[in-house]
Amino acid sequence: QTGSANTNPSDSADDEYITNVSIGTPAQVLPLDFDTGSSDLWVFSSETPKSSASGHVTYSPSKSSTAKKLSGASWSITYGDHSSSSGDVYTDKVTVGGFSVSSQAVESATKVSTQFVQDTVISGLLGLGFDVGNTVKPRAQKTWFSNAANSLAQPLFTADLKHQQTGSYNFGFIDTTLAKGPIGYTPADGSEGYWGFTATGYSVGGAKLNRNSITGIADTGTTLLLLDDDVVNAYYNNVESAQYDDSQQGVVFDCSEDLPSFSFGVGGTTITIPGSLINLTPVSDGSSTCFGGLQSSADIGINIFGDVALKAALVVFDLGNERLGWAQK
Ligand SMILES: Cc1c(C=O)c(-c2nnc3c4c(C[n+]5cc6c(C)n(C)c(C)c6c(Cl)n5)n(C)c(C)c4cnn23)c(C)n1C
Repeated sequence: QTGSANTNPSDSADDEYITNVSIGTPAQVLPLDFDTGSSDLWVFSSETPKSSASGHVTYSPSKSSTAKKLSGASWSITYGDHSSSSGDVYTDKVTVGGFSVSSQAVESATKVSTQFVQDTVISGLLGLGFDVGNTVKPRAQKTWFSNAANSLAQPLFTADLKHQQTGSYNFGFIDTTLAKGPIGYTPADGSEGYWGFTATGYSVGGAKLNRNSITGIADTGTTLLLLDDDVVNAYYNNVESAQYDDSQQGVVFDCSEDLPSFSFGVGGTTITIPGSLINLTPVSDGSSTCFGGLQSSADIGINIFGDVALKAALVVFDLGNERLGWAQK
């Protein structure tokens, strides 16, 4: 068995990607942000304060004949941008891309932070990280993919995110026609809940890869490519007008600049992010100053290959073999 779901950028900056998920009986369809950097499936619901839920599609367990309260269970999560949410837990049927898990933990939000209140295009997140990262207490719950894995043709999924176009999350199979180059595989470290891996080197503007390895995570829930300062500086030293903008909290440059590409080695292959994907978006509507898609990870303590990097590749999240595959698109 397999599943295949389309995913769409939420706005002109590809800030996040929206995938529709069916929950309950009859199906309640909610737009969720699939996040390989976390392991909770949580939703805006009938239990979310009305003022916070305004403008959001919500899940009502009372309207689902297959919903069951997970008695005594609660959850609470904080993300890298300091957004947060918390609540209680139901189990219900959850279908993604035509594949159903009959008893999935659906975490219902009784509290959501401002960022989520304002982000009305999504009704929650579907975590695709490792189960060890799930926040439900007293007993951690499995992710949708973890519950699905044993019934899928293969215990893996792929992410094919695109710039301003419809992409896909495929479950249980690899559609190699989505890639231009071979798939390079490298071990994945799931001990922290993330999909951790090591890139063997990097280069700017098509130069030969160096041998400076970069250890980080493949995170569909993070917009940017966040790397060490020495890498960020090596890149922006090639961009005439690049400068750090305090108010924007990042490197900005003239939107007219022809940005160099950024490449990294992984699993014996090379992934090249075209400069156009690193010219993310004007700092404000109509501005001729643009914000960089590559920014520093210095304050975070972990390197994050977010959507800016993932958009250049077909990425295979292979749970069965605890490995990550990357192929140039
Ligand atoms: C350590 C870390 C991150 C780790 O993940 C991270 C980050 N980066 N994108 C996102 C997130 C997103 C994606 N996301 C990013 C957005 C940006 C940059 N902007 C301007 C808007 C309007 C966004 C929306 Cl609606 N959505 N979402 C939905 C959530 C819950 C995120 C949590 N953190 N996050 C940041 C900024 N930092 C410092």
